[in-house]
Amino acid sequence: MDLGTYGFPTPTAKNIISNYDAPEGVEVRGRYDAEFAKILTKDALKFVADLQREFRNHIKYALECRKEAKRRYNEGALPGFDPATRYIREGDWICAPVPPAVSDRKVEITGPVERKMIINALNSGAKVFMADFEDALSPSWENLMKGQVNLKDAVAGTITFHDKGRNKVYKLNDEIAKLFVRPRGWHLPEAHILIDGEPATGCLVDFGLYFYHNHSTFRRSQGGGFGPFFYLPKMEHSREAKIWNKVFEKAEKMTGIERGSIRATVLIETLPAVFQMDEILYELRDHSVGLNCGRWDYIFSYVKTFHAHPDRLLPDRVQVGMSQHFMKSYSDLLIRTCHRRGVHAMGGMAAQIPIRDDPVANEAALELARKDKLREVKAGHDGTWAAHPGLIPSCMEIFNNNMGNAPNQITTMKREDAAKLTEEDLLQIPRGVRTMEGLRLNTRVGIQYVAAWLTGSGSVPLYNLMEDAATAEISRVQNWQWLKYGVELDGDGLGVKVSKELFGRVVEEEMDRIEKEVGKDKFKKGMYKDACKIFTRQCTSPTLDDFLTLDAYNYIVVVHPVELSKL
Ligand SMILES: CC(=O)SCCNC(=O)CCNC(=O)[C@H](O)C(C)(C)COP(=O)(O)OP(=O)(O)OC[C@H]1O[C@@H](n2cnc3c(N)ncnc32)[C@H](O)[C@@H]1OP(=O)(O)O
Ligand SMILES: O=CC(=O)O
Ligand SMILES: [Mg+2]
Repeated sequence: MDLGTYGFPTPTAKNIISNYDAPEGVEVRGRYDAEFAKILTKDALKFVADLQREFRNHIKYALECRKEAKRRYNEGALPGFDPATRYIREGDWICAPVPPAVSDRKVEITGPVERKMIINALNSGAKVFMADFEDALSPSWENLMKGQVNLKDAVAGTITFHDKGRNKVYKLNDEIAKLFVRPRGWHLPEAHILIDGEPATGCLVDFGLYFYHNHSTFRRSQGGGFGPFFYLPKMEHSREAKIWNKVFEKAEKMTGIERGSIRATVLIETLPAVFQMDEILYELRDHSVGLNCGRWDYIFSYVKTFHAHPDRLLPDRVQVGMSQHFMKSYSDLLIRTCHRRGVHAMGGMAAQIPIRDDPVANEAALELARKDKLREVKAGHDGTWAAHPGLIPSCMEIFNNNMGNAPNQITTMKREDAAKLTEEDLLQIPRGVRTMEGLRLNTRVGIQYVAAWLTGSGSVPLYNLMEDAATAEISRVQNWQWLKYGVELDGDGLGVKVSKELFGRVVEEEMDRIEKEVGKDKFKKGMYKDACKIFTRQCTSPTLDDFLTLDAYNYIVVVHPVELSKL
């Protein structure tokens, strides 16, 4: 395969004709589809290109700064509060008032931008649906473009879906959840759209196309004059929030809508960002509706940030819950910070999902989710996330029972006690043990997740839990770190050291187990062997890859040249 400067397949210019009517300097290399063409109009592409051209250098700089921070952490530095922005943390400012349409966000359902799931999620009884181009979506051209088509139909209120197998027609209820959209993180390119010869920035494509087509209908039908609403993932520093704020301002200006219409909740899901919460809200203060505890990426980021610190190894993934001191401190400080600035402090995702064929296990799983939600509402969170419609009634009941009739707790749960939390609290090493079963489970889950991702599913049920890009990342980086430092698995009394040989055996045995569990036929037809190759390489590489999905993305880029001879 001929790989170009950015590592993506490069068809030569002379044998490609794009059927899309693209503006000057824009080349669309994804499959042509008449439905996609209604999204990829010349004006919409120009809108995206304008954003890309104005912000590409800012984005490149922000990503360079991430590398520089990584270099410092690798040399032993710890993330912490920035003395230069103390005036922001200590200042007495607040964010713009919360739009009435999203004042009550007690339960938010999340899910990929898949047609049936969008309808189910909007009808689920949740207050908000976060439609995901990120952790829950494998960003293939087909998924991304169908996702844009689906969202446009959803905002217009015309979305339907016919499940032919079950002869069931899905359509929207009269009352639906408010829609938030989560674009990809800054690091992911969109290889199917070149702007001035470079892959577009994935999140500007997701944001730009959705915003361009839906802002007007959305503000009228859903937002009560505000919106569209967004979730912003994986930021590491307030300079990245500043770019989003400028993107929003430019988008508002280009479309002639009022400044401050667009609103976004930022996920605090990287370790460096916990020290920047005030600064992030400050940058976005005219466009903010709060922060969210993105707990799974946060755990991933803890390992990644400290990957060169062998004194900060994590115990088994299943033991790193919200009761660990560093996780509790992060949630408490997030609540205090948000409420001080007048915006929502959203809780996170419990990974439990309903277990259909085992009532006892189902009840135990739901009880774990209920406990997690009770902790959140009592701590002062204004709402929470659910991965599945089956969890919404119990989550809603817990938040309603503990918040009375109030839509949120912004003014009633100040959590001033959390002001005393220190850098040490936020970085405290989690307690627990490392086991052979932990290594095996990481491997089994990681490989199966990558196999699903390569075949188009970005969120899957595995061993009765929701797995997505963030949870799979924990499995990957944890294996990498245990291998790198040859840690002793101390939790099961074996005292075995993790080595390449041991890991090789574990991989082989877990592949056998996966084959048995999914069946020979599915195993053969699926992409388990490719997934195993990708996952194993990432766990054993001398230097830690920044993201699992950056490497795996090369496998799902499908460029569609239309050869002149075939026309
Ligand atoms: C770390 C983070 O970033 S968390 C946020 C990102 N992750 C996510 O959003 C995960 C969202 N959840 C999901 O994708 C799914 O619930 C899964 C993959 C975990 C489980 O999916 P399934 O195995 O298909 O669930 P199940 O078979 O029980 O589904 C039953 C019904 O609920 C629907 N459903 C399940 N989850 C969702 C959801 N999140 N949104 C809308 N509908 C849903 C299914 O479409 C199905 O509908 P149907 O009966 O009309 O056919
Ligand atoms: O995006 C959410 C997370 O937990 O990661
Ligand atoms: Mg995340």
